[in-house]
Amino acid sequence: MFINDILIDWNRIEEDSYLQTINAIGGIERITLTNPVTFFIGENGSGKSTLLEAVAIAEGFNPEGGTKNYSFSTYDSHSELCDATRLSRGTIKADWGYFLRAESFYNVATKEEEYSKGPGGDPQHLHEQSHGESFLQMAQSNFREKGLYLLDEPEAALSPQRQLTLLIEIDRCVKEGAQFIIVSHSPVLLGYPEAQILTFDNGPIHPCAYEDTDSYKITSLFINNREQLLNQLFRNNDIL
Ligand SMILES: Nc1ncnc2c1ncn2[C@@H]1O[C@H](COP(=O)(O)OP(=O)(O)OP(=O)(O)O)[C@@H](O)[C@H]1O
Repeated sequence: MFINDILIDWNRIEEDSYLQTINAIGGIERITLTNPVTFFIGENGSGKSTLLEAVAIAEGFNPEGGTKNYSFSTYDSHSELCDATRLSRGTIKADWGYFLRAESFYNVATKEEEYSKGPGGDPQHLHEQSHGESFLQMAQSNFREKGLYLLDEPEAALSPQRQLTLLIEIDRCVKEGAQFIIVSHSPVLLGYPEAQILTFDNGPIHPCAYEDTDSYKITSLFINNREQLLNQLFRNNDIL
């Protein structure tokens, strides 16, 4: 494990900051990571990306994504949580890492192409591929053993089949000593065996079993009772 704990110093955050009102993280001082793969799950707006971004910046990544060598910025939007976050690290330092966010992927792909055309680079043509193809290629070419990877909703670009491919890539790297922290709503990705799943729903961030995640429960309810569920949903509009 390269990161064991995420530590937040709330004295460094203004009392009237919106961060104090995010139920999952407001006032939380320590989040312990127990497994090589940790998932952040929870409703839209529950604070997952905010925390992942703070971890990424504390680790030295560019807020928009990429490797630690990426220094571009198209929009400065990171929160003050970044300045208040420290990481408690393991004894071994990650010799490589990547921060991949679905929302700023286009800008990172542009930079990746630019950097790859430099001296000694392997020219990439990410913009000549589909969103999912280029996203997966970027992951495959940047995932290495003994790396630290922070992924924000990687499923956004990927078909279910390619999500399985991503799981294979994750597993390959974990077996070689990599660590992943992944924000996800995908019942496919969340199914990775032995993952630590931390939910941002229903109060302070806490562990959750795979079968108790909304992603799993709602997807299985939908698949197993589609007609009944939709009939009720369209009639009552309040089943969920
Ligand atoms: N600059 C800001 N000012 C005020 N509130 C903000 C700001 N940035 C984010 N928020 C709020 O912080 C909360 C957490 O946002 P965040 O993007 O971390 O959610 P999330 O769990 O990643 O959601 P999603 O699953 O939709 O990506 C949201 O309610 C959001 O509206």
